Amino acid sequence: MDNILSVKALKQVFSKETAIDNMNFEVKRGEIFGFLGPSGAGKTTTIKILTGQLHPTSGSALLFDVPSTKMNHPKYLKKIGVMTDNSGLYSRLSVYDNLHLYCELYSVENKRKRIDEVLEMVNLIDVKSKIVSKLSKGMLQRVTLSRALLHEPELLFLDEPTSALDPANSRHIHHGLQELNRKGTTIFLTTHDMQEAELLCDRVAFLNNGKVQLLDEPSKLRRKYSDDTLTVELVGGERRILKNGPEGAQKMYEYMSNNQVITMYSNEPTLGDIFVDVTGRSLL
Ligand SMILES: Nc1ncnc2c1ncn2[C@@H]1O[C@H](COP(=O)(O)OP(=O)(O)OP(=O)(O)O)[C@@H](O)[C@H]1O
Repeated sequence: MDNILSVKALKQVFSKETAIDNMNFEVKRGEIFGFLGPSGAGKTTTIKILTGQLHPTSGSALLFDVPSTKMNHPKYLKKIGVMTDNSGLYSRLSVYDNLHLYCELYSVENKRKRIDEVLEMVNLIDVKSKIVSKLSKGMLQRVTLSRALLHEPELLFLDEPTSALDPANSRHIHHGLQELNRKGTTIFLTTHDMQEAELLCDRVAFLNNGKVQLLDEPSKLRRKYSDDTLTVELVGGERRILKNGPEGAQKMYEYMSNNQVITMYSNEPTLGDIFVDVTGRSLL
């Protein structure tokens, strides 16, 4: 798989504060890449640099082999979609009119059909005629997402796309993003939500104090940081922790032979546990 995005020695200093510090990573074409970190870790700043909204203090980011600083050129703008907190929607216009304006800006063909498609994807077809200022926070977040999808970008940047959504709408969006990714869109996603990251991401980067501290596939990270044990719950409620190996197997054999086992489960750490282990900080 080739790289759609490549970040080298990236640094961003705001007055005296270093928000991004010697950051290096690559995103492969076709993957969902999770960028995980607590508040203030530098996620939004990174997205701003990658999408050409901010020029870095030093270092470089290449998207499609082109420097990020050129991303606001119309030729490249069409290749990327960006969804951040800052909705940029016209509050006095309807959802449809907002999306239509954006379609014109990006020369989207079959505008009506495409607007319906993206609104279906975010479960908002019913509020098409509603004025944006009358939308709830979660609805606004979903309209912002639908707008980022309108022109079918190759690379989609999503800054905490489900932070204001209820579980049902989050699920709907997750399915939509998986479908989009299956059709070939590369997704760069920031989130605090470890379940979202586990569900969606092919690889995740852990960001702390402006640096990538760990980067790998979620399943590989869980295995690497596993203590190789499982917990067995026995009749009577007692719990035993068994280590992988002959001794653990012997114990398990005894429990099972005596019909003592109610349930058992792996003690693999979650991504949240691993983050705390590696950075000494919680993600929230
Ligand atoms: N324009 C700015 N001027 C000065 N400092 C800034 C500016 N933008 C961001 N920062 C600082 O850079 C650091 C990283 O901020 P950033 O918004 O990238 O974090 P984040 O990981 O996106 O956080 P959150 O999850 O809360 O959105 C923070 O300490 C923030 O205060």
